[in-house]
Amino acid sequence: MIAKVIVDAPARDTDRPFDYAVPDKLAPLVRPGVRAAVPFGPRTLNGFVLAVEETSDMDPSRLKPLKSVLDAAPVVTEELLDLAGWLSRKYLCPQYTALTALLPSALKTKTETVFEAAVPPSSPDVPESLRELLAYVDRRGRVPEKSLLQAFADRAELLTSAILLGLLTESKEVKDRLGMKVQLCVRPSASAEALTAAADAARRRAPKQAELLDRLASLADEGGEPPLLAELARDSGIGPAAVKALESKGFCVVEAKELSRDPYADRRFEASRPLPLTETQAAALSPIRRAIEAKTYAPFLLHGVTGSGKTEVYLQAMQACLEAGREAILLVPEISLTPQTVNAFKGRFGDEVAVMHSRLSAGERYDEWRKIARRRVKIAIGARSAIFAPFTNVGLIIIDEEHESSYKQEESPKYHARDVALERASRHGAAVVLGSATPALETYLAAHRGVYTLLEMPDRAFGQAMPRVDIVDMRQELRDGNRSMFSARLREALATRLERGEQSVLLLNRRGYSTFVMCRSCGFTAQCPHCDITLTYHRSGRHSRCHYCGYTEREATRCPSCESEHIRHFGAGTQRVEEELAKLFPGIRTIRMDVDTTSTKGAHEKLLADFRERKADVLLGTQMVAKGLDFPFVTLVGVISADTVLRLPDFRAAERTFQLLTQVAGRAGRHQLPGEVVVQTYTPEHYSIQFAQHHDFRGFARRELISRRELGYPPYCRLALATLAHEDISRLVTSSERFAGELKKRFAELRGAGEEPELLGPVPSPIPKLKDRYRFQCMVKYRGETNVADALRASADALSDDVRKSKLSIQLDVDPQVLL
Ligand SMILES: Nc1ncnc2c1ncn2[C@@H]1O[C@H](COP(=O)(O)OP(=O)(O)OP(=O)(O)O)[C@@H](O)[C@H]1O
Ligand SMILES: [Zn+2]
Ligand SMILES: [Zn+2]
Repeated sequence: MIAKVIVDAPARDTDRPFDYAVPDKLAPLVRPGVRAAVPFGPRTLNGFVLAVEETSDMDPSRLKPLKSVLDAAPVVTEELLDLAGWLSRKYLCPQYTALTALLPSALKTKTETVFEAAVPPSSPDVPESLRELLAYVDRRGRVPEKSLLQAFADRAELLTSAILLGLLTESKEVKDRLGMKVQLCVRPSASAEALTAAADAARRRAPKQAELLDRLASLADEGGEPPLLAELARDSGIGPAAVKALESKGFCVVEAKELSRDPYADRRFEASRPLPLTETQAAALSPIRRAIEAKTYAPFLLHGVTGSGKTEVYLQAMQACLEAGREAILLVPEISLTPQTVNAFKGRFGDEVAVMHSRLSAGERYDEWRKIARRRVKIAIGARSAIFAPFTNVGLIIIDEEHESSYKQEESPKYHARDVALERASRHGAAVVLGSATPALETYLAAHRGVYTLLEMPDRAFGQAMPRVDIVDMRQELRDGNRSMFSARLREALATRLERGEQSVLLLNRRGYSTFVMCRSCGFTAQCPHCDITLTYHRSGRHSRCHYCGYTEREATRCPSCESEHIRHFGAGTQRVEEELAKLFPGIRTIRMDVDTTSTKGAHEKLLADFRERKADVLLGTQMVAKGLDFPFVTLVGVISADTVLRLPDFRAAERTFQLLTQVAGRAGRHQLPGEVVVQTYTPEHYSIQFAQHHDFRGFARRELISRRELGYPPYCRLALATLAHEDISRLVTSSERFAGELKKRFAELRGAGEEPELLGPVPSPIPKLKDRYRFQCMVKYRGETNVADALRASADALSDDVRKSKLSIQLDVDPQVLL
């Protein structure tokens, strides 16, 4: 028997399956989707078993034997194995990299899994065929996966079924790194008869102890989860010391136990029932429901204005999916994965839901992943990577706020979750719902061309008016002598809110608007010596920091260039806005939400909860405050400056500006109280701001699509970006020229097949230097299905000598979202 293995040597020339001979005793364990250790040159590497075959094209006597198998049950499903191949081809990354992207990080570290019997071997739940296995585990208490694999190597299918039936519980060895939570629990260690006898003997003299012994006896008899020591002591009213005394008499053992870390376990969810749908919601839901029932691939764009009630449509679509006996995945942008969002789904579907997001510890994420892999849940909710939830019968994939750029992963594999969703759905015959108030223009155009079915919800759920949007020209403010960052209009609106006891949200787009240090005499600005990026000034630590590489500099008292003392920080960070607010409105209660105040675990959730409970008048923050929030008392939204996104060197700048303004405006007046929005800008005439003022997505899309077509940008063509980097600029220039030459040669060959791709560059990247390396880029514009991927890959391969020998790096990005 031969195993085809993708090994952990993710380089171009090793990016293919290698054949290994499977020793007889490992044969039953080796299945597609398990990880294995294999000899590779002088080393032993981990790898994924892709396939198992009878014969090899290689000379069998020259095949090396596979060393060991690392998983008792496959960690990658057959469908996901295949999807990894697709990821690797589409996004030009090694297959090993694609495969590891499918797994939670806890599985990537080298910790060992330990098994315990979940039920006594004699339990009626245990099929005859599994009794021996269960007895084996039960006798030993905790069995490391490795020993179990050895003992049952020839009967691996038993192991797998025991795991899938939930007869064995898996846990990772207790390691701090995984943030494991351990508590002491009590397990009976004598027979039920012996314990009852002891209880009877103690009943007179020590009734509490007797009660405890009774409880242990019934545990020994019926099995069940061993109770926590603390709990037991509390219930029976005797101290932990007394429990320990019982232990010394051999009645029980007190042992450390890893808690199943359900991060939401200690939270209560308000149960929610399906709401009667509005007519519009019902009209949107019914084709989705039909597609789920028909088990056919069907992509939808749900274009509903802010506050139109998309969430309820998602909820009822999921309901339909569960009723059809199928599984559902919901993707939400990381920063919208708030308790409010989770509550909405947990409240409706309770234990059917697993939630995965980056604020969980690695161990918690692993637990949630395992619930999915073991079919304990039917719904997965999470940020981007939840698209890889290892379900096997997916009926519905929902992507909320589908326009969000965070759905694109910026490191390899540089996949876009939307494309992965469509690909997975087509394999499962599932419905895909792309939901947004401001769909990406790619998505919108596809819906207009009939590639996706367009579902529209043009009004708010109870017909509330969209908030009024005022645009304030900040140039005029300056002319009128107002040098503050608050216009008269915004100040007045804030004052009104304070009077009425209503709440406000203030958006400060940090990008490009943060504080920086500048010399007023000579114009010198502090730059990062490694990245050529303006340093951001941090008032609290009195230092400046580079946001790309972390380089830090003390606050200067003299200009390093002209020695003038007039060097000081400029611009506004959230801290400065907060200070100015406090000056304007003494006693104002502000919650500031930005990377600094949300870096600790749970901080983000706490701040939002405080604001919801009206412990503050103003929620001030970066993009984090723009999305998804639904607070009934927010009646004012202020945008400090709408221009910052507009000035990014990116063809999507107008689209991003429109999206951001529309989304943040959508936070106001969602309930009974009407809302109002004040947008401050230095370019009030720009169409993205004008259309946002009138909540006119269609108008914006029409205008923007015309210019995209004229300038030749997506969605009228596709882009691929190659970024080359090297510390030596002259070598970089030479390599970039060579790379471009290779590309042109291959594009010329494509000419016959269709339209020839267009090559822009090589030119310095918008960020020309990063972490001491210079950067050049080649941008490729092409249409349709032209096979640009192969040409890019082959051209990069042609330079592989430079990559190996001279530390040149070549990054390929298909359908890039960030052009820096
Ligand atoms: N059928 C319904 N009956 C009663 N209330 C509803 C109904 N549908 C939605 N709502 C309420 O309307 C409000 C807005 O709904 P929701 O948050 O789903 O909007 P949304 O479309 O997701 O908006 P956004 O794009 O801004 O996130 C919520 O408070 C929700 O509870
Ligand atoms: Zn100076
Ligand atoms: Zn830097």
